[in-house]
Amino acid sequence: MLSGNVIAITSGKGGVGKSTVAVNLALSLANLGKKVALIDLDIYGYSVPKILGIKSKPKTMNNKIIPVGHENITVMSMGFLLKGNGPVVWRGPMLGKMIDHFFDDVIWGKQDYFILDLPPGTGDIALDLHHKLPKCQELIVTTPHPNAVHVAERAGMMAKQTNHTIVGIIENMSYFAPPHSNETYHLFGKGGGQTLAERLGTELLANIPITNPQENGDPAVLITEDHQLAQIYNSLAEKLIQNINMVKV
Ligand SMILES: Nc1ncnc2c1ncn2[C@@H]1O[C@H](COP(=O)(O)OP(=O)(O)OP(=O)(O)O)[C@@H](O)[C@H]1O
Repeated sequence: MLSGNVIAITSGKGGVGKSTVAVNLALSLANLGKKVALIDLDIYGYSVPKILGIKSKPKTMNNKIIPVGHENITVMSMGFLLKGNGPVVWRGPMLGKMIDHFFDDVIWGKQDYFILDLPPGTGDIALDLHHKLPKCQELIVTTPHPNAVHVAERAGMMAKQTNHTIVGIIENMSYFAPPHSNETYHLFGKGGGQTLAERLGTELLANIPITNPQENGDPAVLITEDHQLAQIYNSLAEKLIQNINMVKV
């Protein structure tokens, strides 16, 4: 089993930026000196290897998997176990076995934080995880759009029903602020993250703006330290550490 604080990044809807947030948060925590492992549990829609640009595959030792070290974090993803970009066509029980495999057959060692990138919604993997990791804490990602908030609330309610602690809300794609302009555009509406936080009785930890993808695909915190997103993610990581320390599990 995993030895360390486990934080599941979850959402209701797909495409709200869960994987992007998981990767950047993991890197930010590591930049603050924490030992961090990132587990991509989005088995059907894994994207962490691509976001991080990881080309190498895990090695094995005594029938156990050695996860891939990248920058200053340790990573495992379904994408490492497949050849090419083929689809995963599995049913629920096989997914459960895969989660066991990722937790029990990988040499993780002790970590300060395990960041789990979950698939969207409240399906088999989320349910399995709730049973396998009762002390897991959850961070919910939404956009400001009312529809995204509405579905994210269900993910939050599932967390509560299974006694998982929600450590906070992240509002991604909050606004667009064009460079060299004082204007701010709220393309997907305004206030959704705060509304969700109030409904679930938790805190809005970050508003992350819409940015153009980096030409080289680098996630935000790998680019210059004074980049706007790097500061936002570092402050998010600091708040998260604080909130997790306050929660007794
Ligand atoms: N703040 C942002 N600004 C601009 N683009 C973003 C932002 N956050 C995420 N994206 C882009 O939106 C798309 C979806 O992001 P991502 O894959 O992280 O979402 P997800 O919630 O994990 O999706 P899925 O549920 O399909 O796994 C990606 O192309 C990503 O680069």
